[in-house]
Amino acid sequence: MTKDTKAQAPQTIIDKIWAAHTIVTREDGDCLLWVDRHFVHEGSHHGFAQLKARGAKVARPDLTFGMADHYVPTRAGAERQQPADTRRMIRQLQENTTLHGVTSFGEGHPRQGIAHVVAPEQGLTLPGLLIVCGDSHTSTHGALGAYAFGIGASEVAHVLMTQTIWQSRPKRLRLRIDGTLAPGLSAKDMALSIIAKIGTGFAQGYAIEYAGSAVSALSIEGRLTLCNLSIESGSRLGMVAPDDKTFEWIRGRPFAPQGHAFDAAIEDWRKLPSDADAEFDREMALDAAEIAPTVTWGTSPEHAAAITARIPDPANESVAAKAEAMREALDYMGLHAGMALTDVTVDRVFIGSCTNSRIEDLRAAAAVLAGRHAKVPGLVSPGSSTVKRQAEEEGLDRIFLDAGLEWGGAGCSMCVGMNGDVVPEGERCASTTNRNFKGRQGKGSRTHLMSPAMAAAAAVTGHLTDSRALLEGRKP
Ligand SMILES: CC(C)[C@H](C(=O)O)[C@@H](O)C(=O)O
Ligand code: SF4
Repeated sequence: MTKDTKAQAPQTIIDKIWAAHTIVTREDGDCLLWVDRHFVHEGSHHGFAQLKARGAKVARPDLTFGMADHYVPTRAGAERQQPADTRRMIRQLQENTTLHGVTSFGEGHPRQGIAHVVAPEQGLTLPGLLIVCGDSHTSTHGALGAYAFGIGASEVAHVLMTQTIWQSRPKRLRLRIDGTLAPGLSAKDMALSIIAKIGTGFAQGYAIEYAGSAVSALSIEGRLTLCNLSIESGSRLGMVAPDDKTFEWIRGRPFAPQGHAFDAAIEDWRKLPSDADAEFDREMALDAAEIAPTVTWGTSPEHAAAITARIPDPANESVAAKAEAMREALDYMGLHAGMALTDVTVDRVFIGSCTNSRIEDLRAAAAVLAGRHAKVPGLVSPGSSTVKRQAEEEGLDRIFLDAGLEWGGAGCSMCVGMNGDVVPEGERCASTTNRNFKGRQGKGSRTHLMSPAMAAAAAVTGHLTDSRALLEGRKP
């Protein structure tokens, strides 16, 4: 093949962004990539400590953004009760970003919130950008056609100092989901049912492009949810090619290009989608019509099933290690095989996290809760202070409060409990988050992952419930 024809070879969106960011390729194939945006959170303090030890500066403070999310209190007055260590984490982020001249949305800032909610909402996440953050759910940003992945602590230091990162090239997986999602279902059901089907290790070593009519039909919020869960299928990143919906969603956001620059950007972004005959290393297709409202019953996101199903029997699992994991999960969760999922009672609900705390998620939960009272306590935590204000303008906070739920502040909150908001030991929580391993929401906590509508339905009935039953006769 001559050089010329090689240059014209069809490319996937993954190849295009990779090529555009490669500075140098090493003999072993690893590439040094340019980083367009680096988001730092409280946990990124290790990186700043390394800079301090070397007397180094942040190479590109203008491309680095601080977001306080994991440790910030999300309940009124809670900061006064937070242990000194937690307060220090929040303070350190503020001090480090101030010292290095990095824009930061710290505690109390009107744009504060979870990095993966704030950055897209502020127009910091844009198609074609290479984005990193010391957090595995950085995959979320792929929903806008960005190449975004989580990095480790030493990599955070490397990016802070050089604005570049060494990476080995991932294999490319295209996951097509065609057909129409049934009414009342969401991107969360899509993501959980994909993981239930393919497992948590399936996409390891791959970058995913989600394609197909069911993915195109998702709102941008839905695509963010879908890409957020990529990491739970083993992939470090998942993306959706940008389209007109993406461009309209980005238009006018504070950090997005404005006016003529925005029109010029759209012209560039239109070149990003995979070429028609581009080759992927692996292709997979799923039918959206087969997707049902999905909940997890165990301690892995792949321990998921349709709400209408019964808890599967480990005895029917042919892979011994999987059967053992199922037994252990059922034991930890205090459940048994054969039980109808709708018979599983819950002690509380949590609606929030970078998976499902955007305005559309809160609207979906409110649609179920409106005019109803929750049987169990629960916390609703908007993903950002901006989402919080918007929800309050729409009166969603009143719906949650009238239902007896708590209306909290923005942050990771009970998704991981680092700020002190934990699920008490032994309690079972219907949660809109993305991880359900043992103790994820606090020591001895039991997590069932589901969509916002499903979590709201569980709040109303006190047990896992098909949210569609509670939406019948209501305005969509
Ligand atoms: C604490 C943080 C680094 C972690 C992550 O990398 O994802 C957290 O956000 C999570 O969801 O488990
Ligand atoms: S909301 Fe949860 S999943 Fe998302 S970054 Fe925070 S801790 Fe991680």
